[in-house]
Amino acid sequence: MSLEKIIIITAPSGAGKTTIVKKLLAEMPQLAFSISASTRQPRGNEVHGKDYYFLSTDEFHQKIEEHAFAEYEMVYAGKYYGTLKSELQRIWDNQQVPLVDIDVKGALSIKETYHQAALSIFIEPPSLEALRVRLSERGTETKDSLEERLAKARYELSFSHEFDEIVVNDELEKAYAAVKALVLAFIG
Ligand SMILES: Nc1ncnc2c1ncn2[C@@H]1O[C@H](COP(=O)(O)OP(=O)(O)OP(=O)(O)O)[C@@H](O)[C@H]1O
Ligand SMILES: Nc1nc2c(ncn2[C@@H]2O[C@H](COP(=O)(O)O)[C@@H](O)[C@H]2O)c(=O)[nH]1
Repeated sequence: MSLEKIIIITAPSGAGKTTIVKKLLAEMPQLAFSISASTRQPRGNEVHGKDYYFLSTDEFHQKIEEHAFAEYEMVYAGKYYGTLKSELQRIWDNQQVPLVDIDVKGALSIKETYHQAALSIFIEPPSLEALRVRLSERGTETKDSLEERLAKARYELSFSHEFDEIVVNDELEKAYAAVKALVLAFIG
């Protein structure tokens, strides 16, 4: 039986993975965004069932007990994030390849599970200073949450070599072209 393919995009917060993922999804109908479950609050225009499945902590715990997650982590400030097995299956049933945009620990875990059928790409920022500027300019973080994300980024960067490919996101268009070429080669 051939294994279903999966593409894992990971990076420290602010490196630009979501920006790259959105560009891929806009150009490649063979791919579908794997919508994660999360217990964090929706931001701005975020929509339940499109950006995330926003769950209460009790609902998330229930799904942990049901073994509903392919992976899950408490990523920031006591907030859970997880990839639902049912979400991956929904995408495979639709004859598409899931694009999973998740944190580094979750990515290592899902890569372990699906390793024969996975392409994993680590998006590396040009520097920690660039991360700080990007997160500040994105305007989504408080002073504390920005420092939390930067502290975690220092640790996460040490795992870059665990992934199949590393793409430095300095100039966005160059990084996007590199990721797109890897994805096209993988999905054939
Ligand atoms: N190459 C780049 N140069 C400058 N700014 C960039 C570049 N790539 C992305 N950005 C900007 O940096 C900010 C962070 O990008 P993005 O939200 O895609 O990061 P992320 O890795 O998905 O973060 P998170 O894990 O927090 O969701 C955004 O405002 C985005 O527009
Ligand atoms: N381990 C997982 N990490 C996930 C998942 N979905 C998203 N994420 C990562 O969480 C952080 C924060 O996201 P934000 O939307 O609050 O900025 C970011 O690194 C995401 O990639 C998941 O299902 N599992």
